[in-house]
Amino acid sequence: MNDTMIQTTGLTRHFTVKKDVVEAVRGLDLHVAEGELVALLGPNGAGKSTTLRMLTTLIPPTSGTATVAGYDVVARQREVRRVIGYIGQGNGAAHAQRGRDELVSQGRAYGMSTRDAKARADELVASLDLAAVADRPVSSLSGGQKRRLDIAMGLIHAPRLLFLDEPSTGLDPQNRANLQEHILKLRAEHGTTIVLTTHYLDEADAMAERVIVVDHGTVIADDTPARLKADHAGDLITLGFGSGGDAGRAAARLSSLSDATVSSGGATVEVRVAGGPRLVPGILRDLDAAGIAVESTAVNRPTLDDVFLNLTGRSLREGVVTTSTEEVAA
Ligand SMILES: Nc1ncnc2c1ncn2[C@@H]1O[C@H](COP(=O)(O)OP(=O)(O)OP(=O)(O)O)[C@@H](O)[C@H]1O
Repeated sequence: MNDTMIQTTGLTRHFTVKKDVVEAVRGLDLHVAEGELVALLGPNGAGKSTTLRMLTTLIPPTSGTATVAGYDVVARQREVRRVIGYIGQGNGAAHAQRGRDELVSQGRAYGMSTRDAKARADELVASLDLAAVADRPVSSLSGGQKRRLDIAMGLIHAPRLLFLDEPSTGLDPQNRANLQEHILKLRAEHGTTIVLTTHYLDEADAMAERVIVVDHGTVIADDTPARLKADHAGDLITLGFGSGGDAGRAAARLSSLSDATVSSGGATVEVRVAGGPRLVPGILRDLDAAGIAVESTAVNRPTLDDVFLNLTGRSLREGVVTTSTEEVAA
């Protein structure tokens, strides 16, 4: 199964706020194949939700084109909507209706017969572990349960493509892990193509086969998490010495390592290089032979945040709040 599910070319969306133009998405070129699980990762304000809103036909692009399952998102909105499920950022709804009834109503709204909607609701209640709570009013469910119900709602009409906008924002770590497990299980059972947005680095790393890093409305990297880390970050070897002099001498020797970035400060030397754990014994032998005593060693594997830092000079963690505040003020 390698058909194209999403294709965008030069996808662009501007918003005019008073007289200022906000370029939320700038010339985005994306390709997602049927069956893929892709994460759009980027700081607040990067343009992730705006991209999803265009792909789900909620807002039209300013320019550029996008197709979903071969249908143009502007000219063939109805066909696009039939193919997709969209679960927006936490709706916080407090319904008096029971979860199971909500699901059936949603299925009916998609044109399913009551019988089919009920059968599908039962199936989703079972696979999303909602059996114990499906007959309670939605308003009484916990955050994690509500989020799983949201996902069931988005899946009721068995879409081929599911968009999840920040699926686990607002959930505690345990509920996040649980939700991730359910999403992966659904994916395995139904082969649904999934595009999710997140600014949780570990979520993108753990779930996605492909991570598309978006910043200021454009794609800055697009690959598997493993390759992104290998290509853009490398491991971080930190060596501690007894004095700044030793650290300086060690840094000078280590600068001959190929494809490595060496920096030193105080009595510490940091080496950013691929395959760190395999290089450490050789480095220690070399420094020992040169009469430089190493007092401590640590090797840290890279994270997607290191990738982002390397690509933009900013940390995704720090950027999460700052970027959005600056842009809203602009
Ligand atoms: N309706 C709108 N009117 C004006 N500006 C908007 C509108 N929607 C989004 N923007 C702006 O467009 C930019 C991209 O926003 P968007 O919501 O797509 O980012 P995001 O990556 O999804 O962020 P988050 O992680 O916070 O959801 C931001 O600067 C935002 O302020």
